[in-house]
Amino acid sequence: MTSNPSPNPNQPRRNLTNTGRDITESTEYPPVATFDAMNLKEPLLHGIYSYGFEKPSVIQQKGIIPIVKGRDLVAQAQSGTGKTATFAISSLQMVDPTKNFTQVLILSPTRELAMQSHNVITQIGMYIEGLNIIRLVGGDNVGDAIRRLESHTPHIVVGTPGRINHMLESEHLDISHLRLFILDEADEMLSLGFQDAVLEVNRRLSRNCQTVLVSATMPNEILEITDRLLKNPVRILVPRDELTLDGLRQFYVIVDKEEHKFDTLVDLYEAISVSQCVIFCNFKRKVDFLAQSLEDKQFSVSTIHGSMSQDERNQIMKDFREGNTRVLITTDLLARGIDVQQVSLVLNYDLPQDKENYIHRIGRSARFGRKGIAINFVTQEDASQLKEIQEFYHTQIDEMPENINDLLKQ
Ligand SMILES: Nc1ncnc2c1ncn2[C@@H]1O[C@H](COP(=O)(O)OP(=O)(O)OP(=O)(O)O)[C@@H](O)[C@H]1O
Repeated sequence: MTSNPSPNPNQPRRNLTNTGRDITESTEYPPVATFDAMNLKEPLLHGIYSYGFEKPSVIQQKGIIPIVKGRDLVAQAQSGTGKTATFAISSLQMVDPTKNFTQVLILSPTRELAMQSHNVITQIGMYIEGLNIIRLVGGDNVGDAIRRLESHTPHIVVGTPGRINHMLESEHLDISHLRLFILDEADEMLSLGFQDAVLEVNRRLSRNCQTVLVSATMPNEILEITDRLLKNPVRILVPRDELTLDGLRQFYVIVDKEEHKFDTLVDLYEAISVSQCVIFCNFKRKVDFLAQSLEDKQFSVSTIHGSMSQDERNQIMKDFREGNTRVLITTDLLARGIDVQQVSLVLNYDLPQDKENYIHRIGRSARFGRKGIAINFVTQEDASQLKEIQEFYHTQIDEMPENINDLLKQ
């Protein structure tokens, strides 16, 4: 088991927002150092230990109790530090399977992430008798989803906003008695692309429903609008300069121009196939183009992006999770939340278009205290953007050394 990844669990954090409001971390609930001391129900505790967890991570020590005690919560913690289990354990503790209505709804921005969270919560909750957990995600067969909803009312629903709203509108799902509403990757869910769909769900909640917002990044403009969604929330915050992970080394490679990226990647190929690696491009067609170019050189790669069929996406994720494939080329579809512990290298073939996704992308490696490496390809035009990222997060990105292969083998 790895050590607890985040420093100073007792230290309150401050965050000065755009309007100069000083939003500070709450100190009402002291961290609880063991799962035993959290007063959780026995079958849940059994599930946690069977899942392999021995001790709660910092965000779990701080975040589970306020939720269970009925508070709204903003839970920010570095990537890969156990936020999923924070909301999974809280949900499982709060749900009462003897009551026949939907009590918890978890929304995620991508199908892959919703499926992953559904798996985690199902496994940790496996000893709780009579519990019905369902996933409702785009791409799954609608008829099957309706049949499952009609045969059992789910106690916990994990899904993506489009499919959830579809089931709400058709009245196959009723969240009027919901007790807990969780927005995973909350800053993404409250950004323009998703905001309307999320507010549509939110509109159906009763006044008594608790809301929990979870993410590694909480930009100030999002923190400010949380007041509209949350009632006197407990806040767990991380200052920007503590967001990058200690076990993650970041490098850049200067490529004079776009056309040189491919040759640089080919030179690096031995290194990137040493372990599992995710390569990020900014566009789907570039993902396909890059994969084709690598395959033409007899390199083995897999790809995933939003224009592929869901069956194909599911198979690609399964193969990657099981280690059958090692190099996965993708878009920001996989930037957030995806947890594959063996990923030790993230390569930004293109720098991400927003600063938040830089943190999320590189956080696909160095999960839960493991070591990882991020490599950024930087053209002349990108140089200022890389500098901005370094300054924004007060982090160091070094020129990639010659011995990168050795670093990856460590
Ligand atoms: N208490 C624990 N003990 C051991 N391992 C844990 C514990 N909590 C979480 N983990 C493991 O740590 C890994 C990362 O957890 P998780 O995916 O919840 O991170 P996260 O904070 O949600 O990350 P992201 O910001 O990328 O979404 C997972 O493989 C999970 O099983």
